[in-house]
Amino acid sequence: MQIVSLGPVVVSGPSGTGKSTLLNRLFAAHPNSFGFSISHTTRKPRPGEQDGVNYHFVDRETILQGIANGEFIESAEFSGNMYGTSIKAVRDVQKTGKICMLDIDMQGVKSVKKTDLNARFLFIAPPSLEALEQRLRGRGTETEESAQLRLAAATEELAYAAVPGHYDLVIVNDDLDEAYRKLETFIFKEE
Ligand SMILES: Nc1ncnc2c1ncn2[C@@H]1O[C@H](COP(=O)(O)OP(=O)(O)OP(=O)(O)O)[C@@H](O)[C@H]1O
Repeated sequence: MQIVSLGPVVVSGPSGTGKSTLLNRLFAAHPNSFGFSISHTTRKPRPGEQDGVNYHFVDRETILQGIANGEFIESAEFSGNMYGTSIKAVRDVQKTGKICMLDIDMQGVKSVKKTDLNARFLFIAPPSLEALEQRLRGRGTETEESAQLRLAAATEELAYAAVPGHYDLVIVNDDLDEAYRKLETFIFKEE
């Protein structure tokens, strides 16, 4: 199988739709084809972590300046630390000849669209909002409040994905094997 394009592949879809399930299977089946961008973080390195390997360890000022300069695809704050993915980090993966997979939300999708990264956009949709709710609850990771927040965000994400041109392909993750085959075909073509 041959890679369709060396541009990054943006994978998006509501929380609980099955992105991690599908991507983990893809990485296991093709261990040498994918590379991961190195994120920036303001958190301190843990023992054994190396700057430029696990993360780019930077101060808050550096990330904020980078965001202001439009150098970041996405950024977020978790437990008092900032995290972000820079456009350069994605390009660095591309230089290695591997595909950078970006599992990002709708805001991230919109900011990648403003770059010249030549990305391809894939949306993983649930068969229905009811099925999504079942999966989210079935995973056992959500409180009632976080499940409600994720479902509300899902409605917005599905509306954005329904607009022609926003995504190159929408895969409905109903039967997992079938969804996986479509994902594989989106990334690789038969030689
Ligand atoms: N095709 C499928 N049919 C039924 N259940 C599925 C299917 N795909 C995934 N699941 C289950 O749905 C749950 C959510 O999947 P997963 O954690 O991969 O979602 P996600 O999109 O990565 O979510 P998040 O964005 O929150 O990380 C998991 O329990 C997973 O086993």
